[in-house]
Amino acid sequence: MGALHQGHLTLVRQARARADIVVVSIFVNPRQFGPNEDFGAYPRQLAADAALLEAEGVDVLWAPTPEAMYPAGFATTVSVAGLDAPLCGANRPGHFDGVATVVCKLFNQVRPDVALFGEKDWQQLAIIRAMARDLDLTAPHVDAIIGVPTVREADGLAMSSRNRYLTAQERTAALALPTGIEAAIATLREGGPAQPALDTLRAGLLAAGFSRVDYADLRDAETLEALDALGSRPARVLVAAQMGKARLIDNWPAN
Ligand SMILES: Nc1ncnc2c1ncn2[C@@H]1O[C@H](COP(=O)(O)OP(=O)(O)OP(=O)(O)O)[C@@H](O)[C@H]1O
Ligand SMILES: CC(C)(CO)[C@@H](O)C(=O)[O-]
Ligand code: BAL
Repeated sequence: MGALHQGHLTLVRQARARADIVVVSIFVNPRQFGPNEDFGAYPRQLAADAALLEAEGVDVLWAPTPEAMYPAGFATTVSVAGLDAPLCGANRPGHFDGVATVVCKLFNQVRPDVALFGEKDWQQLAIIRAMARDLDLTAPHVDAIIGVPTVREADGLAMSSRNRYLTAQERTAALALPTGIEAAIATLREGGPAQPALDTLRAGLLAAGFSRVDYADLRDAETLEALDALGSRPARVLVAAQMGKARLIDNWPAN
């Protein structure tokens, strides 16, 4: 969605290493924002982004207008049932329908052999993988949807275009998000039920100045089912919480 940072540029560099031709899309997609969300305020800096992408050797910048993407009469929605229900799906109704619909369109417009997405948006990545498989958007038996590990600031906060909404004080306080997740995982690894560790995480975020914690969950990394404790299957701690004007998300492998 633009307002590029090193997280985005890491995706670009990994694409550059894998592909002969790299296409980057920049589109602030109205259909994935709720009525009271930040569609209007979302940072837009297309000329500066284009210069950064040119310096990275990107071949094509695809930056359609909303009217080109959704002409009058546009009537189709792509919905990935199940994976879209918990976590951000529960707090942002319709969000993942908006994401799946636009990513389906982007895939059909660009026809990529591989596509890279950040692990910061873990649920989004799971939904895009499922959609690509279900709708035959990528070649069968090819791992075409590539997840890129979250790129962080030096102190550990996940890079995000929304970090620029934070005041200096909020930016410092936001560090409770990665440190709280890390501490919760250390506790989870001692064994025992997950809920006390997640309750401590939630309380720590509120104490640090987050005004709302949408979720702080331990979930199966693939199915996103809620877990009562760490088991043998890969699991992640996932959090979404509001700091000032920024709804921040983060997640971390728990085992
Ligand atoms: N810190 C990061 N590390 C790795 N990938 C990232 C990071 N931040 C974003 N991405 C990925 O970049 C792609 C574009 O994301 P998007 O434009 O929504 O950026 P964003 O910084 O996550 O924005 P916002 O936080 O405002 O939603 C997505 O695949 C997203 O997962
Ligand atoms: C996947 C995506 C491009 C859909 O608009 C967006 O949600 C993003 O940038 O993460
Ligand atoms: N990076 C996810 C897109 C969104 O929050 O709308």
